[in-house]
Amino acid sequence: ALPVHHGDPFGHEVLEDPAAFHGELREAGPVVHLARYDVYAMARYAEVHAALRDWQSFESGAGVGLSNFRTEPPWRPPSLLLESDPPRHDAPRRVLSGLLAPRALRRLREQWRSAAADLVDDLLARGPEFDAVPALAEAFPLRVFPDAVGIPDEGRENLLPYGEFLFNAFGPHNDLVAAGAPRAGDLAAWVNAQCRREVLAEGGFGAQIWAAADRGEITPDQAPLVVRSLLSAGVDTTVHGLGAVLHAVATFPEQWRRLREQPHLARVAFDEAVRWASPVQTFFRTATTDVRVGDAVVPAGKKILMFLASANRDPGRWDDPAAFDLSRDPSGHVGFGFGIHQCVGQHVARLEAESLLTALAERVASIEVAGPVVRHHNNTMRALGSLPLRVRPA
Ligand code: HEM
Ligand SMILES: O=C(O)c1ccc(C2CC2)cc1
Repeated sequence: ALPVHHGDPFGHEVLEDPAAFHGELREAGPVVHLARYDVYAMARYAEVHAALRDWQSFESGAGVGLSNFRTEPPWRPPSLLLESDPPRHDAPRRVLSGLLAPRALRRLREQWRSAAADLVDDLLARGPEFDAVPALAEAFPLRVFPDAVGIPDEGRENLLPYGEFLFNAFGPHNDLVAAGAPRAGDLAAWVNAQCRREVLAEGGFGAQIWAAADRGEITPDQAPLVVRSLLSAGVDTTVHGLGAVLHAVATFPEQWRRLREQPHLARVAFDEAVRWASPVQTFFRTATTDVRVGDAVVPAGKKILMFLASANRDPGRWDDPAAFDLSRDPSGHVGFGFGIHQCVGQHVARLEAESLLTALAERVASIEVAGPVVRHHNNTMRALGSLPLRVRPA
């Protein structure tokens, strides 16, 4: 009763444009055996949402990539959040939830708003045409987030390549992983060195994590790994999230007009962009028992591949799913996951997006795509390599 698909979700054809593949999986059934990798795919909203909620049947502790940590050694020590289940997951999660809560971020609002204003002013002074990927999507997170964590200036250019390799490493050992493998050890060593107490600036998220260890909320051994989680999850994701919302407003100019008329829509715009593009496309879980899904059974120990991007465009859950529409209520999207592992940094991401979109909405009357939009392939991320834009100043 289990449908099978022989396609490759990590091949360049699907990575370039996954919509058709997602549609075939949704139509095939609630769960589909991907013969190429011997994993079980869920592509419908209902099953993805249910699997994300059911952490007991679908665990993270064996890794959230194709590799099963129970049978092969992970390339880096497992994350205490992403790659852990309760009870080990609980204390690190509680610490980050507190540090990254909306009220804890209020102190950053003003400085991030003015950083965004300066970045946009400098950019527009250089002319109406630019590539938004380096100029905005990469530049803004790198201008505000490493400082918020409190890492030194030296070596920050390692952050994006580290994340690029990390997100590729959740997939199979294909050409994308092979291309990054030579630098992986050095990048991981540099990231680990940024998690040491003595290099982290006072008042930053990193120092606050060490202070939580001093209070006994986590152990001193856990502190550097929790800092590592921020450096792993907190950069490439927002780069591709900002790329997605800029791509969306340039592709749907009537939505940009709405945003300019109603600037409070900036937060909804970002969540609708995260649903529309799903910067994090997929994640795995591992079945802890023989798990019944529909009238099929996923055998214990098998990996389940959850297609977040497909769930976020499931016509059974969303009207006109391919439209970027600010009149839609995007809440319930699974672009930040759901359940106990739901993105603990989502409020940081939203504040970055609100800061940048507000600065742009005040200064730019219209935005249009001014050249070929080039995708950047990654085993896990939906990413743009280039987004040429032309803007008309307000
Ligand atoms: C657009 C930006 C972002 C997207 C799309 C995103 C997406 C996600 C998703 C889908 C998960 C769930 C993973 C799973 O269920 O296995 C997650 C978890 C996580 N995210 Fe985000 N994220 C973003 C930004 C951030 C930022 C800025 C930070 C840090 C400041 C962050 C830190 C984390 C951490 C630590 C986890 C693991 C939580 C846990 O396992 O309890 N993320 N994120
Ligand atoms: O804890 C980590 O290292 C971690 C790495 C990557 C992510 C992706 C989902 C955003 C989340 C957490």
